Amino acid sequence: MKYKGTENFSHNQPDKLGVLITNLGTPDSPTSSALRPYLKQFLSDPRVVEVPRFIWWFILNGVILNIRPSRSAKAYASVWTEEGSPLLTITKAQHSALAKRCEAEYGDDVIVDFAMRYGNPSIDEAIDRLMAKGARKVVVLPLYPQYCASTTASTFDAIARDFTSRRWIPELRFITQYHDNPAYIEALAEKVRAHWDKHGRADKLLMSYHGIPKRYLLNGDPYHCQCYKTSRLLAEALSLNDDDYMTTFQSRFGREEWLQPYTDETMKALPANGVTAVQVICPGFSADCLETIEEIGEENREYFMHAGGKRYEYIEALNSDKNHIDMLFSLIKQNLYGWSATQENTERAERARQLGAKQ
Ligand SMILES: C=CC1=C(C)c2cc3[nH]c(cc4nc(cc5[nH]c(cc1n2)c(C)c5CCC(=O)O)C(CCC(=O)O)=C4C)c(C)c3C=C
Ligand SMILES: [Fe+2]
Ligand SMILES: [Fe+2]
Repeated sequence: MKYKGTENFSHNQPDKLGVLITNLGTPDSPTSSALRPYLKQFLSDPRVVEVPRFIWWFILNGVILNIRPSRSAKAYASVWTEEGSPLLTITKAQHSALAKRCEAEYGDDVIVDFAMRYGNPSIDEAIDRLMAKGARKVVVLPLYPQYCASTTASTFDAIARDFTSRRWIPELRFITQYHDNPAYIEALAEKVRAHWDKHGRADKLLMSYHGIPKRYLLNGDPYHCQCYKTSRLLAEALSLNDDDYMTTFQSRFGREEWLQPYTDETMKALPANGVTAVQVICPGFSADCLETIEEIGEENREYFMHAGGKRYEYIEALNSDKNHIDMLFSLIKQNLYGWSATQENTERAERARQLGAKQ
């Protein structure tokens, strides 16, 4: 069968609305053997690595997949918890909180599911589940506040690819970014204020975002601008002066130039410039993960302290904080606007009644 249908489809099945939240993905376990397929899927995505395919195939299969899995496995092992990968655990908590909020607002008209772009649970499986439950209209919310082709557009590719093999595709609303959403900025500001209430202020607030190759910015990706706008709005919400904060980019991969300033080099340079107390927040990460817990929480702390820093504090991601869930729920609500499963089911029942009356 070329196109997937809905198994055991019942023509009386009531229409539902679907919400699919997604994040990047994570390996199934912190081992080399689990890292290999995860990294292979991730790094084979042309949205992530924009290098001619035949050249990249040799680099990826000949070099990277022989070195990186064991190195990354060690890093993952240092953040792994009893429940598993932090990114997956937090995404599950976000999903269950949002499902509760939707149930309270919409009853069983709205089904909320979640998926990962790479690894498990996959986007295809999540769409299968939504279709099987009768979702005819779907809002997709990738949990990336700033648009980037490597993350946001790649998620769209995966959804679109899934649809190419589906018989009955649903109506789709795809949220591409929320980097300047006032409730998102306020949730971040609240997080910083709560941290200040507990620990006091530092010399500087560093806002560190995942980097991308500079070439992507030069080719028109709006990610860099959106990161800077988030930083500016957060600084305004906190009444910070220009000297009180800084935007940096982390998680460099490969040899080409990435967005600057680099987080690690900044950490190594700040103490010599008289900044010995820093607080770091990562506004682009909606959930704590390897890149925040290990890279910011541990690796960069070491660089800073080694260079003469005295105080280093990482401010956690918004995760499943109430402010974050409220903000995401209102974004979902806005995007469900005008779609009503109940209204459509009522209209359909009415049409069926009229047809029955005519016969
Ligand atoms: C190779 C290029 C990469 C680009 C471009 C890239 C962009 C990008 N990534 C995130 C968010 C996350 N990345 C994470 C891990 C991660 N990222 C890369 C590479 C690129 N990312 C790799 C190889 C890895 C795996 C870990 C490693 O081996 O270093 C994660 C964490 C996942 C987890 O399981 O915890 C996140 C989240 C964004 C937002 C982004 C572009 C804006
Ligand atoms: Fe990444
Ligand atoms: Fe990293």
